[in-house]
Amino acid sequence: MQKVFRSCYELDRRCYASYGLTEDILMEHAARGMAAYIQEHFGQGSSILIVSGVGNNGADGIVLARQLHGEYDVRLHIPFGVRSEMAKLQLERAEALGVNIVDTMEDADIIVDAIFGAGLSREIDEETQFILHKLNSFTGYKIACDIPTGVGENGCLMPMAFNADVTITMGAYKEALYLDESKDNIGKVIRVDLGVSSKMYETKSDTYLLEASDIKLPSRDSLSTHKGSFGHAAVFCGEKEGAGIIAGMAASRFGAGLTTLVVHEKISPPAWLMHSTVVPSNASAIAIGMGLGEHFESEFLQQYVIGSHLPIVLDADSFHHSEILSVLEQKERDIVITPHPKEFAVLWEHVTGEQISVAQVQQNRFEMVRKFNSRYPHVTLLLKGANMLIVQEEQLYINPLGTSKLSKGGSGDVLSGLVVSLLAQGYSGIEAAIQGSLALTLAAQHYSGASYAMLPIDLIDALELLEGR
Ligand SMILES: NC(=O)C1=CN([C@@H]2O[C@H](COP(=O)(O)OP(=O)(O)OC[C@H]3O[C@@H](n4cnc5c(N)ncnc54)[C@H](OP(=O)(O)O)[C@@H]3O)[C@@H](O)[C@H]2O)[C@@H](O)CC1
Ligand SMILES: Nc1ncnc2c1ncn2[C@@H]1O[C@H](COP(=O)(O)OP(=O)(O)O)[C@@H](O)[C@H]1O
Repeated sequence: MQKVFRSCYELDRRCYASYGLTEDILMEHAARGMAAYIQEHFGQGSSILIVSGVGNNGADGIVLARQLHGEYDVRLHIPFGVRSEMAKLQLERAEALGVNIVDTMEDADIIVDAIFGAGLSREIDEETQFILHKLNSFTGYKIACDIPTGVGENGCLMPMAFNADVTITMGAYKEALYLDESKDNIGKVIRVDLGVSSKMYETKSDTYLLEASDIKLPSRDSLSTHKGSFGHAAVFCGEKEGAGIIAGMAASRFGAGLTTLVVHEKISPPAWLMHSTVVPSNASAIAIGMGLGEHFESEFLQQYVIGSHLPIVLDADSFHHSEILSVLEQKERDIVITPHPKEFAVLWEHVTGEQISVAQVQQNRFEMVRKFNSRYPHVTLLLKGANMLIVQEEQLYINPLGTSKLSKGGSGDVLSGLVVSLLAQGYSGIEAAIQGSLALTLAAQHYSGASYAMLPIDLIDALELLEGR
């Protein structure tokens, strides 16, 4: 798990004030990080086009050009001149060394975007858009310095943005790298240290980036167990019964000792799942909403869902159901809610009366989940998407490990099943959401078939391949 920050300017200032470092030292390390990546992945003599902007992002690019000059075929393009003091100083040094400064942009083995970084404060102009368009059309491997040009400070995309294969980010991970809409532009993210270790560079943060190594799989270490040792997941199966069945299968595969589908009428679930028209008396967690429709009457919901004390997952149709949503007010209960952006918009209107569009949710994902959390701090919210956001009690976790293989009906049902399974096994709401989302995304990574072909059952099968603590 890594810390994530909204901005690094304060962290840079701390390096100067507390550790006696200078901008020059930080910049040398920023460029060194990019150079090391290039040296590791590309042979000497490869051609590199570096496009540098007016500020310190551009200065990073100029330092990179200096560091690689002589070993690589470096071409430095500075379309708007330099403005920051550091950029001017770095340009003098690069010129003294004889770095090849070019007036035109030609394709190269490696294309480095150092036009704007953290200082991009307004829409880019047409000339910059033209440059980005041209850079994107090149075939070379694309590296963004700190953050791709055209990805705004809040992570939103401008009309044109650099399309990086890898973003090499300076000092610490930033929130702006994890908005869904810019995931394709940002590519892989690599962080480099700026002259001190990340432990010394970073301060406190309430936002974390989840990593594959954070997975903690349900434990079966003890030998003296029986099925009752691993909880009993009760999964409501509604009008579209397939959704509940998928969730039930995932719950059972992820370790729940017993799984019962709570049904309205007889269905044909897989042989190893039980079904019942009531929530079993020894159930230890409930999941409701997947394919629910209008199946269950108010009295039934009052008795088994709203009046229950059991940990609960609310998904899908729950967000259209004001009676079920009254659960959100229950502070003594572990509650995990798993809306996708459209469901979040519905939920938001329900809790605030304020209408928002899906686009507004997506452009303000961090802000929206934090706003929700300030109203319902005890509820664990998992906002689905290309980067899942999980929040409870002001602690926010980002899961960037998902893939577009998951973009298919049923993936979310698997997720609900994983979360209810963990709740049933005694995990807290926040742990169940974190571990359930990690398991979903890592299972998807394990699937080796064509990216378009994955089915929920493939995800469920891949659960047996996960390795972890
Ligand atoms: N300690 C450090 O400083 C370290 C910094 N590091 C590196 O520096 C980067 C941050 O540098 P930075 O703050 O100079 O910002 P940067 O992204 O170069 O752009 C600012 C310039 O762009 C301008 N501008 C903004 N928007 C514009 C627009 N739409 N269209 C046109 N112009 C626009 C803005 O102009 P102004 O708004 O002032 O008019 C200003 O002149 C950071 O990402 C990292 O790479 C690392 O080396 C580590 C140490
Ligand atoms: N492009 C993607 N990248 C990463 N994860 C994705 C992507 N598309 C979908 N997902 C994940 O797949 C799941 C889909 O859930 P949902 O849309 O609710 O499906 P369902 O049809 O099962 O209700 C979510 O967990 C979401 O985060």
